[in-house]
Amino acid sequence: MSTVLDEIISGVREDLAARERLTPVARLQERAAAAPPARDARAALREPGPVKVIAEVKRQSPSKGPLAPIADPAALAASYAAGGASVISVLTEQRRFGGSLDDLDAVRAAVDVAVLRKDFMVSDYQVWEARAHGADVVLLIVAALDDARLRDLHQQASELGMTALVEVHDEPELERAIALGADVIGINARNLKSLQVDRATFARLAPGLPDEVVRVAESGVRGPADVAEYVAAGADAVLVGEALVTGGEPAAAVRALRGQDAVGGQTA
Ligand SMILES: O=P(O)(O)OC[C@@H](O)[C@@H](O)c1c[nH]c2ccccc12
Repeated sequence: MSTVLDEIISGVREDLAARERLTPVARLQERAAAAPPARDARAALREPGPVKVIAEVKRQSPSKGPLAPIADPAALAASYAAGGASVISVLTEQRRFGGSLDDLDAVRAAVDVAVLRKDFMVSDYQVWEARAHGADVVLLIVAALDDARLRDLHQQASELGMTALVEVHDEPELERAIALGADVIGINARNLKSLQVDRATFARLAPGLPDEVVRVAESGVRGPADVAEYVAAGADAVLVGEALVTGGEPAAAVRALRGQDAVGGQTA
C-alpha cells in the first residue's frame, strides 16, 4: 500500500527531474562554490541558555491544507530571528507544502542565522541546490532513504560544510541514524506515512540517543507548555511550524516558546 510519504516523494522526483533539465548540476556547483560558507548550525543549537527554536516558514501541510497566507517570507523570517530563533527552517517542497526555492532565497537574504532547507531529499542534486541557494542545514528523512543513499547525502552535506538534521520517527530509524554517525537528530512526532501526531514519541526515543547528539523535537508544538515537556524529556531544540505561522506576532511567539517573555526575562 502506498503511504503519504511515498506519494510526496513521487511528486518530488517529478519536480526534481524538471529542474534538472533546466539547470545542470555543474551550474549549481559553481554557485555553491561562490556562496559564503555554511554557518555552523550545530554549534548554534548547542549554545548554553534556553531551549533553541528552529522556526519554520510553512505555508500549508498535507494534513491541514493551507495554514496561513505568507505574503512576505523574508519579513516572517526576520521576525523569527528577532525573537531569538537559532535556525530558520524553510519548506521548499511545492506540491504538498506550497514552498519553493524562491522562499529559501528570500529568507536567506533576510537573516544572518542558519537556514534549513526543509524538503524530501532523495538526490545529491537537491543538496547542491540547497548549498547553491545559501542553506546551511539540510533535512535527511531516514524513512525516505535507504542506508546507502542516506550515507551518501550525509557525507555530501558534511563535505559542503553543512549540518544534516537527520529525522527519525521510530526505534529502527533511530538505530539507522545512530549507525550513520548523525550528530544532530530530529525526532518527529508526526508519522509521515500516516500523518498522525504522537507527542510522546520524543520522550520514548530520546533516551536512546548518544550524549553528544543534539536532540531536536519536531512537530506538534502548540505553545510553551509543549516545549516545556519536550525540554523535560531532554530536547536541546524544538522545530515549530504551524503554531508560529498561525499564532499572531511571530517574534513574541518565538520568545514565548524559548521561555523568555516580551521584556526578555526568563519565565519558568
Ligand atoms: O507544524 P508543526 O507541527 O510545528 O511541525 C513542524 C515540522 O516539524 C514539520 O513541518 C515537519 C517535520 N518533519 C518534516 C518533514 C517534511 C515536511 C515537514 C516536516
